[in-house]
Amino acid sequence: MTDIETLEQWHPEDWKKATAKAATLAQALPWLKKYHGKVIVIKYGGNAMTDESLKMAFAEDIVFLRLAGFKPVVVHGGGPQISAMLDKLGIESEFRGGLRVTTPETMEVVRMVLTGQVGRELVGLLNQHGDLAVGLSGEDGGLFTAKKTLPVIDGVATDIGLVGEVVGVRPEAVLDLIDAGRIPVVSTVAPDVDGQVYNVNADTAAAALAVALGAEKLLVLTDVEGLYADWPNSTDVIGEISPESLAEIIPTLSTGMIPKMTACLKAVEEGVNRATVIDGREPHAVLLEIFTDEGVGTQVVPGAPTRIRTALYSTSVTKDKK
Ligand SMILES: Nc1ncnc2c1ncn2[C@@H]1O[C@H](COP(=O)(O)OP(=O)(O)O)[C@@H](O)[C@H]1O
Ligand SMILES: CC(=O)N[C@@H](CCC(=O)OP(=O)(O)O)C(=O)O
Repeated sequence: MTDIETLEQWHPEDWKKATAKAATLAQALPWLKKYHGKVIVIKYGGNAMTDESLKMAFAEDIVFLRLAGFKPVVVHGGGPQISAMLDKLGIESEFRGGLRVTTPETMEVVRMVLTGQVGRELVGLLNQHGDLAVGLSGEDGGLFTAKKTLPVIDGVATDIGLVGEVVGVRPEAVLDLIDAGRIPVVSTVAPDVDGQVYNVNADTAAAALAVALGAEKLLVLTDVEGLYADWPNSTDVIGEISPESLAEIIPTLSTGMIPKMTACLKAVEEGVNRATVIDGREPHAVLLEIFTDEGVGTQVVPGAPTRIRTALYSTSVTKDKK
């Protein structure tokens, strides 16, 4: 008994923090049980990707989910990044009904930025935590088949160029990656049956993939607290809404919220249990949504009454970006 050393005693504050951490971890148990082995499709919008520390926090959340036994699949957007590149190249672009009017020249830039830039960067960030992420696009392994879409704008079916909707999903390539323990990171360009590549809104593609994978949940990160009840006049957020009530208000929505809420509606109508729009400007927004009861953002849930809450934080409602 000659080698006995006295260990340093916990500092009371450190002890308090350590016990609080243990309590937080223990509280996560119901959600760990609920989502263990379940597929969660997370759509990461370009507008929530502007800040480096937020991107790193997002990557940590996704790796955390994977290591906790969930099966996260990331579908990313990149609208602002595409716009920045188009600006740099002096190519004009406009949005109609929340979708980018896409010429063949614009399409080249969309493909280059989504698959070659935004997707690569996300894979890089995720892989700082252990080489789990693999990037692919709708062109890989026949993942998506697209068809030209003619969105109804002001009551008229309108040709906006090479913009597609997903008409077929072959999820095998994504399932192979999930089965191998990987985190698939999907960019949303997609060919039609003749090989013509289309620009597909990332919300739309995420919903189609969530349905095809039989996902438990579709989580959509954007740059607002959720769906505002009376945008842009107030910051009251719709906390919960049923698919039926959402279908009624979609025609009154504007800009990027049209494809986003249409995607959530489609996902829930076609079998995903819940689709939630959350604020990607909040660090660790994904963990916050998944591991709390109170609920954040706007949840589309079958049978839910419409519930409205005041905004959590008083950001001003920004004007139309599209
Ligand atoms: N009712 C609404 N509630 C919230 N945001 C709305 C609403 N109507 C329009 N918007 C706009 O939609 C934007 C989100 O869509 P979008 O710009 O496509 O985001 P992302 O790049 O994340 O897909 C918001 O930043 C806001 O400007
Ligand atoms: C047809 C269409 O509008 N496609 C989008 C694709 C990227 C996207 O959806 O990005 P966000 O999720 O960041 O909005 C675009 O060109 O901007």
